Amino acid sequence: MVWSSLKILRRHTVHPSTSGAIPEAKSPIGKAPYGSWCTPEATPAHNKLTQTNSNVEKKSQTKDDTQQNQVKGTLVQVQKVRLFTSNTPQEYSSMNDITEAPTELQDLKEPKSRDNSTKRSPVKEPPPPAVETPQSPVPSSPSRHQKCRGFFRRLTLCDPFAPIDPQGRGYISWLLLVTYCYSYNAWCIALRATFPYQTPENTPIWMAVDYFCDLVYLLDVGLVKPRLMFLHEGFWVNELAETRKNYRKKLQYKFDVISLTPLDLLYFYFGTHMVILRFPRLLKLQTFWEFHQAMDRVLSSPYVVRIGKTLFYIFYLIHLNACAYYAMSDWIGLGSNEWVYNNEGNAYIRCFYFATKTATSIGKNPKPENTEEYLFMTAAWLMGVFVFALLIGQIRDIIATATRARAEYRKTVDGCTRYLRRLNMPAALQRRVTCWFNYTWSQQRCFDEAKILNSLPFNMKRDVALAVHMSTLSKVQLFRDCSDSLLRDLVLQLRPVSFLPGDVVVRRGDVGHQMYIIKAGTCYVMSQDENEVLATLREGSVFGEISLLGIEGLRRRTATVRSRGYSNLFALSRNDLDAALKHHKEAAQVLRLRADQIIRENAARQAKQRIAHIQAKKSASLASDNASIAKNRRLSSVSSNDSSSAVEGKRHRSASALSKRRLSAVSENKDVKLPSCRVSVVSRSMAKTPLPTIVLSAD
Ligand SMILES: Nc1ncnc2c1ncn2[C@@H]1O[C@@H]2COP(=O)(O)O[C@H]2[C@H]1O
Repeated sequence: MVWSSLKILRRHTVHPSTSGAIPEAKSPIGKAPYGSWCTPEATPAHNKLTQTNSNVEKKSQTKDDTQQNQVKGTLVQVQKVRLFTSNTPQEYSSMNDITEAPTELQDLKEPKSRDNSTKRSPVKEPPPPAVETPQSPVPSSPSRHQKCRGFFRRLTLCDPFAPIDPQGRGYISWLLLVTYCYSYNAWCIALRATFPYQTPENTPIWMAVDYFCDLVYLLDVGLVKPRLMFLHEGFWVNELAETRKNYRKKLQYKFDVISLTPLDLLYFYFGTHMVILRFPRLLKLQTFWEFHQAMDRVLSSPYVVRIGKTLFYIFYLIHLNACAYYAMSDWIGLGSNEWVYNNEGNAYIRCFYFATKTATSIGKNPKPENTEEYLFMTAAWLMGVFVFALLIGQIRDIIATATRARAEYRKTVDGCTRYLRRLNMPAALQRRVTCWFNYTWSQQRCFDEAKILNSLPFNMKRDVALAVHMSTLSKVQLFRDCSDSLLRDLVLQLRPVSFLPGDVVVRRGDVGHQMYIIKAGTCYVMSQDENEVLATLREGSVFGEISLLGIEGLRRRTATVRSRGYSNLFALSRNDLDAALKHHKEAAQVLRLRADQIIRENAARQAKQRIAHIQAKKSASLASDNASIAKNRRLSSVSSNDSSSAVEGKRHRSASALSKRRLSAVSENKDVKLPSCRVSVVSRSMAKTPLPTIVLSAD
């Protein structure tokens, strides 16, 4: 089964570079990079997992399920093929020029149907057709292993028959080299043409660097640019004849060719000091822009590149101004008047200082003395007023754009805090609100994700959302048990919400409007009296669904759920859930079964509690009965003691009367016949009296 799955995947290879070979495997829970477009590993079909953190979700699986999951797991492992490798495809020449790829996520069910055909001919199989994707190949950060391979693949730039990925690292590195060469030409041609920095001694060094740059230009125009893949109607064209034709059609090609005009041959006539003959090299400005555009796309902080480019323009203009000032001073005569450069100190630094001063300030500059000097100063000031103001304004805009999100966040927080203060809300509540804002910002860096995604086309928006939330959604049992399309249908409806420690997410008895999926954090399902934790729900757990399912008698929340610490949840509204369940009956079934299980568990628990309660009551009443019986007995024994003591007293009195009578008889010398006496000791235990009693009984 596993073997056949592997074979299926060979048919589903998505990048020409991987065709015919089993692509490398990745971790099943590949967290998609946030900054990149959706890749196949970030899609639900490729993230079928077999584990859950929730203690509520079913643990037992049938044997068939396990086998199925194993196969799916293998598929997941093998389908981790990067759509957007930054590397040059190896087998392009043998492939279709324009190849098509699905923009949608590959469903696992599709390969299953093809599985039959592969079973029929398991040994010999024609190589699978290569499929290429039309998406923007923004490279996501490669693993260490990929980085090593990337280094070697960068060498494919040297392969004259391999097409080049315009978004690949290799090409961007090449653009960096060309940009260096361009910048060298831009700065040094003007510098050497005006300042006396090129001397006969150092001319060979200057020329060596010049011709190295020319070689880079030549390679760029002759070898690299003609092999650059391009998008045609959404598909990458990689055939060399086509890519060459495409480059030659562009205006950039014309400028690139003109930039290589070998005017330096005139050195033989004018001499090597005529560096200005190299000025055509400055026409390769498009490559300079292209490099910055590529960096803008690739870097996570593009405004750094934008500011860098604007600063380059500013310094370059001052540099040109400095060169012009020196050239003019030289032409008028160094130190010949107050305005010109006086030939003291470092010429370039002095002139650069003068140019900066004139470009950024008006007044307090050396007064021009002749017409040329007046013209120069006027031009310098105008440049300062218009060009510099423009460039500095541009920098301000870039910084404002970069910090706009934070500024808006601050505005929202301040507005809300002001509102609460005006309403005289308790300080604790205000603190909670501020805390929520801080936490949400630290987690999401925005308050409304949907607003950001709304600028994208629907499918792309969905793929981005899937990629961003895949690590959580792949843990949700519901999505694993149901078809992949359920996740695709629901992913855009999920609204991220945050809760603070101890917050009530749903309260028992309330009407339910939303169900929740835990993205991060822990929630407790509380017992009726909120003294006991019935269940602990963790990442990937679903709750709050019972009251949304419309089960008779269970239309209100069956339990209170609290957030343990900070928690990030996805909320799904009743309407969205209903709409999804209408088309996914199996999902409704899964939810009902789960609800049924929870309801039964809760009922069993409640019944147990009730029985325990009744038993406790019974035993308590039994104990009180016993106590009252014992009390009664004691009381009765005490009363019997009283009566016996009365008898005793009587007997005692009669005895004493008898003895009195005998004594008086004795004293009167009368003969008295005493009755015979029987003396017995009544034990304490028998009589239940505190002291042993002597009972005298007259026979
Ligand atoms: N014993 C339990 N174990 C796990 N989750 C529960 C339990 N009882 C209730 N819940 C969840 O808590 C939610 C409260 O709101 P609902 O009744 O809509 O849906 C409920 C279930 O999702």
